[in-house]
Amino acid sequence: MSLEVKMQFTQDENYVMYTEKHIVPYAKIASLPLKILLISFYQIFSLQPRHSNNTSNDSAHPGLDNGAGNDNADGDTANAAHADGERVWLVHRGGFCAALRLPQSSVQRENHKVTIRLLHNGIEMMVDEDDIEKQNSTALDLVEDICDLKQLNEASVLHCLRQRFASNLIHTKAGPTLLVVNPMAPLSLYSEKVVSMFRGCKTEDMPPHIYSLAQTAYRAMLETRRDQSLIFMGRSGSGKTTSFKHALYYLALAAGSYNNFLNAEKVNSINIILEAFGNTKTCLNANATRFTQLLSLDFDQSGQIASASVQVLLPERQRAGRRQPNDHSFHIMGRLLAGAEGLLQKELHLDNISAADNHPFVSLSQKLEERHRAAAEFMRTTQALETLNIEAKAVRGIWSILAAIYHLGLAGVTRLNAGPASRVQFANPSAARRTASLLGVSMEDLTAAAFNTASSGGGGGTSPSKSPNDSGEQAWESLEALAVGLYSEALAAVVALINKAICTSAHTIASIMLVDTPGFQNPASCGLQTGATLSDLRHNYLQERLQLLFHHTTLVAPRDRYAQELVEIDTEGMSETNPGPLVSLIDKAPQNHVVRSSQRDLREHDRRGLLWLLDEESMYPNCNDDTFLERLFTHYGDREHQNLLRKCAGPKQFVLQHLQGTNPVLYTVDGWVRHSREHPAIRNAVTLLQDSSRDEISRLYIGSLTRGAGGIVFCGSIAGLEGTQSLRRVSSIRRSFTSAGVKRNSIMLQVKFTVDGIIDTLRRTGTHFVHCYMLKHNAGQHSSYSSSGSPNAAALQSSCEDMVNIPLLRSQLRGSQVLEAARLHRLGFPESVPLVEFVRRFGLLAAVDSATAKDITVEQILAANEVDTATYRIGPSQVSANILCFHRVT
Ligand SMILES: Nc1ncnc2c1ncn2[C@@H]1O[C@H](COP(=O)(O)OP(=O)(O)OP(=O)(O)O)[C@@H](O)[C@H]1O
Repeated sequence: MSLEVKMQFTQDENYVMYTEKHIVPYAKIASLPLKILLISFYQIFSLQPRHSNNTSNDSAHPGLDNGAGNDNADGDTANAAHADGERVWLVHRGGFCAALRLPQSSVQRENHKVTIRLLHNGIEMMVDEDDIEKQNSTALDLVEDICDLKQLNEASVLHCLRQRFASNLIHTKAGPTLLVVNPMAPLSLYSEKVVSMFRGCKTEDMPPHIYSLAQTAYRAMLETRRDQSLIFMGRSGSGKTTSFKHALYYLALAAGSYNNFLNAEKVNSINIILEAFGNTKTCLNANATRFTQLLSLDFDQSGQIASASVQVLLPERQRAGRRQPNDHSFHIMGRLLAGAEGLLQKELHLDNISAADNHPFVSLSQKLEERHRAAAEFMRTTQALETLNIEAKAVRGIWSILAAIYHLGLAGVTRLNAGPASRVQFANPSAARRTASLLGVSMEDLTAAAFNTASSGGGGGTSPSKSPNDSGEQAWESLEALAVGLYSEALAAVVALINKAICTSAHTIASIMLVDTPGFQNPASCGLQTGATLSDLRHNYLQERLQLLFHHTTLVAPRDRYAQELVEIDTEGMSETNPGPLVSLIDKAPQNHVVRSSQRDLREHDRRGLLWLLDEESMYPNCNDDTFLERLFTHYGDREHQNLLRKCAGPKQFVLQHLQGTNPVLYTVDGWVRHSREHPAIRNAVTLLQDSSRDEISRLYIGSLTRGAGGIVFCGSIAGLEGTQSLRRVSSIRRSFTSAGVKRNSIMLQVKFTVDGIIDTLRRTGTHFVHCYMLKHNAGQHSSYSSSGSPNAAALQSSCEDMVNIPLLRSQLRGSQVLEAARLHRLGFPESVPLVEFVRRFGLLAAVDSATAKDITVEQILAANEVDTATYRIGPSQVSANILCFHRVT
């Protein structure tokens, strides 16, 4: 039997072509014959069989260049060399261009100058040595793994990504990390047929693809029985959700599920429903995700999916409230208004909706074509709910709540009388009556919940607020909070219904978690000068924490392991950035209880992060956005932090230098302190729904469907805490919701603790990172393209600048720290096996018989198989193997 599986990506319409002999399904691995054991040994340690042409090298890192520059021309470099000089990239602000490095005089050498000739126009110029980077041979233009680039420098990686994109190869490996560029066009890279090609394959046999990463995670989960996670990172519109969906589709199809309870159709339905309720249109993405999703697939002994669950965390609930003129509500609101027809339309009182787009909470498209599309999407959502066998009655309950939000917005607020006798009430009583009837509550209860938060308790009605201080604005805030609360509860119910449909009590051994988050937000990148909001800050904070996790996993942890295992690696010249300081500026917990500090006596341990400052400001009377900003600069306005936080000329504005300074974001502090407090009317929504006289609504909220045991779930902050199997395993998320911040109703601390919970959960898993990049600022707006032909072929003809915004791609590459991680990966010994495990697995290869196998040492096994000593290190507890083991010479 041969294990040889060759996959080639071609540029034809099929993209994938296999020349395979045999694929060994994983299930058979347990009973593999010795030959296969040998092959896996050779693959781990890159051993060439005894008489191969392996050229051993005493150096631990033969032939590798970390990109810092090496003047020795060897075979490959010679390939890249030109008769007149060496091929280099001239790196400049707008990108990079090809040039020839001409012979250097001694004076130039002393001054660190070089003369180059630009290839496109023949101009010769003298530039700083630092402005050029070595080129690779053109044979490496489409290399699948950037670790295989001989010159691993920034310009070469950018060139490689661009060349691959032009050939419709949007996936590239960076060691174990996957890079995906948003192709801004539908490619036929994903299908059942392609899934079948990846199923059962080993990592080293697969080309870069989101399916291959999912397959790697699946295989690792089966081999180690350790939970795995797929983490999607990148800017808003870079393609995270799209890749997330493809990975999920792959796992559902490739692994299969017990009794086919979670097939591709159901997975698709889950995505449709969650996108409808949690996505919206923004200037960066026509289908932007506005919640963090943790989808867990739980596998049984046989490797099939036996249960699944979804947790929805940190939804951008404010989007269900009042909106700015160009803001959009969650998709489902507009879709329901456009798509409800017949009896449902009548029942929800949606038969007479106004065409004007001036609703305070819901955005309505003025274009007929868009309304038709919204109606079609509504149909798709109802079909998806049917596919998951969600009860029609429960669905009617959800639609009623959403319609009630619409009518609540129409009901509006008005102020009666002036002076001490003034009071607020619904401006449009008939709309308010429709709201009450849809929610199954009395007008008195609705009014109390909307305007007099203290007395809403389900029971008797109270009159509208008569507080003399009650301004119209405060009444609107209260009404808005009720709408936000209702929407959060509807979302929680939907997630609970999905979980009910996919969660089983079957025994499972390990899980794969897929994490999708709202991408990094920078409104300036789509030309908006208004500044980023508090919601944007929350999303950006989560991206920073994920980046810190990546930094720790790929750069810190390997070095710690090398130190522990006494493995020496030469990291000289490898610069490294660290997301830690900015994360700390945002979330550093206070170490004592000094609340106010002057600049002079403020010491490091007195500093607390931005989220804590906001939390404190929201608790004290007379605090507002100005006092918050003042404190922020008291804590971080010094020279030490000026590379992280900058003041702005505009009022109430500041800039955070996100992602190691590669993505500065201008924030406008408008209503931040107010929004850091939980408005009591948000909680009134729960009470109203629980007390509803309409069975289809009240049964969604009574009992265990959406409330966790003990009812401690913070309203709408997390959905899916029904106690699924995977959640029981990942107790950190549950803990984060019983923490002090949640009990204090502090929205900012809740953000911090929720993100802590997510990171803690992921840290315990085997992590697989996907960095998604966008090649143009408007990449997320490309939702429909002609799928005929080869969409990116144009890239080959048009100028690079037109197709790929190199400075944009470069800042994403730098911000993601992928280059640093790739350099360390190929320089070090990334694969490791505990000594005992090694002997257990490979002892037979050196032992004369099975009796001696258990006494054999690691050294004996390696020596008996003539392993090049440069490719491994034996530490006190592990054998570490060099990346050269996997290096494929191109
Ligand atoms: N692999 C892909 N193939 C085809 N189109 C893609 C791909 N990735 C992204 N796109 C296009 O880009 C759009 C935006 O992608 P997506 O919604 O996945 O971005 P995102 O990173 O999840 O953004 P956000 O963080 O705002 O949710 C998609 O609607 C789709 O049109």
